[in-house]
Amino acid sequence: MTVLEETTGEPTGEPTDARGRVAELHDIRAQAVAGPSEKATKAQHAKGKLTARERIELLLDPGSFQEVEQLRRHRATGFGLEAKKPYTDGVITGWGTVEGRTVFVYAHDFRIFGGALGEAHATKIHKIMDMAIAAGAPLVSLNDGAGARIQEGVSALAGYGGIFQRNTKASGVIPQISVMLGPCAGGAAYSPALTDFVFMVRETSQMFITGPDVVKAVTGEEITQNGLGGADVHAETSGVCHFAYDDEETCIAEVRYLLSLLPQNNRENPPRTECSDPADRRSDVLLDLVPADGNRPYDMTKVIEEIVDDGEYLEVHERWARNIICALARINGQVVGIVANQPQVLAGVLDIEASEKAARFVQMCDAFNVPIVTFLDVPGFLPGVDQEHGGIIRHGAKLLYAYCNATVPRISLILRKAYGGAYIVMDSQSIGADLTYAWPTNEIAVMGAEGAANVIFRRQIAEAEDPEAMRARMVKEYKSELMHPYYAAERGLVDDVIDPAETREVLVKSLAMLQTKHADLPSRKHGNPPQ
Ligand SMILES: CC(C)(COP(=O)(O)OP(=O)(O)OC[C@H]1O[C@@H](n2cnc3c(N)ncnc32)[C@H](O)[C@@H]1OP(=O)(O)O)[C@@H](O)C(=O)NCCC(=O)NCCSC(=O)CC(=O)O
Repeated sequence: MTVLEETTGEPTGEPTDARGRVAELHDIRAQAVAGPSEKATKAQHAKGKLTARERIELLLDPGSFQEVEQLRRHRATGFGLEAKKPYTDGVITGWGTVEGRTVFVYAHDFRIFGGALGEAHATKIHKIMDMAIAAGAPLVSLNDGAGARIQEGVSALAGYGGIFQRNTKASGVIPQISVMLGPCAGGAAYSPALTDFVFMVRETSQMFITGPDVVKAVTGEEITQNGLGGADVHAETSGVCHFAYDDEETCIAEVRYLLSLLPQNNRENPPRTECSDPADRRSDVLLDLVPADGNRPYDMTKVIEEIVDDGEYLEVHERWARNIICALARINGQVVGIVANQPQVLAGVLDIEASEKAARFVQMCDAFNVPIVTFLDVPGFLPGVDQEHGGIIRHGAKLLYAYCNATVPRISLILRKAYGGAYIVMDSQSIGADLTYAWPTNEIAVMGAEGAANVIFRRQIAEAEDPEAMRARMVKEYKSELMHPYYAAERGLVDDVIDPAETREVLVKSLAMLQTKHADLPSRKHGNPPQ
């Protein structure tokens, strides 16, 4: 049922004195702010969703919102559109502050044409995106829209093109955050994919290129909206969404937290805060958290918690490719991006998804001047036909490219295993890490001792009277020759072997020294990274 007729009243132009005109303005504004009807608002709430204005209130500092083009209306005709011309045209745009810093926002109003995007609606979004780029401030979109406004045909589609073009222009210039708060189909799903971070809410938000009905018609598969493109699917399986929450309030609060860790634009550093956690705090517990035996798993998040300020960090893509951790945290008040292997999931191996996840994160950190701290405990790339046929070479190269291309301060720390190509890829000194440290438990090598002995001593082992005894001897020999913790330090391939308990202090000093780092890449239009 339609609820828009109630908002189509034209201004009368009757009042002649200034006070009368101001009163009329307030009437019109009240109408625009109220939206189509009480019934439509109730319907929105009944779905467990907030209205666009309620969302903006949660996102921005109280009283800071300044709306732009509140009185905009579409000029489309046909399909009864002449009689449905609500103010805002179904999207609320403007700016405000988050913790005192300017943030631009647009929010679809699902109560108007299901939040679907028409020409005027799109032009409002274009304007606010241009303003955000010009002002050098983050852009947050609060998405709750049904895609292209069907009645407006190709004009609506062209409106999307303008958004995508601006998303791409803004990429790496201002942080762009997409918050998915309703069904987002077709065109409404592409723009978020171009932005830096995608947030979703379980049960109420979905993203798909084509909905369940089209899927059924084309492939015969039957699936629900949430099964096809709900928050859990995109947080765990597709990797389309970076953060998933149970309710809108928590989701929007976390958007504010993320913004507090990001700079306004690529010319600024992330905001520094006062830190009460001592810079030289020793962490003797690290020795208990990380077993010296390289085959024993442990939870790397505990290591991160122990080292960063107050144990606080924000994990990005927490539930996708869990064998690698990407997180934003502070060390002595300075924001850092942490990339760490997770030995308790797939032994912390690098596979296709882990490579993609970490590559995008490293790229984001580099774009927004976030120093990168890498914790290594990696047995290598995951072998297997699926991985090879899936293009592990191409995907692994994305991570390699991202690190090699990063000019922000880069510090790597080898906790235990660092084998083969995976060691090189994960910000080794040879690909440009500014500082590389290792714990005395490090095992840097081309591969594990067992594998190495099987290759280079194959003949001796095969010809031995007791092959198993020979294999054990060769493994021992390889370990003592090539895998002792000081092998890399003796060759200057790590800058120091440190006491794990002193990790935080070493990182604090290193980050302070690298604060003024400046590095230029050769002049070029842009690189040609593997895709
Ligand atoms: C988004 C929905 C799942 C929401 O379902 P709900 O049951 O919650 O709500 P609903 O169906 O009653 O819709 C609420 C109101 O929005 C209107 N409405 C919904 N979708 C619309 C659209 N795309 N254009 C114009 N109006 C639209 C409905 O007519 C209704 O109006 P009223 O309140 O007046 O009755 C569904 O509406 C839907 O599937 N819409 C079509 C989505 C779609 O195909 N979009 C085009 C994508 S193509 C695209 O974007 C380009 C591409 O990639 O190809």
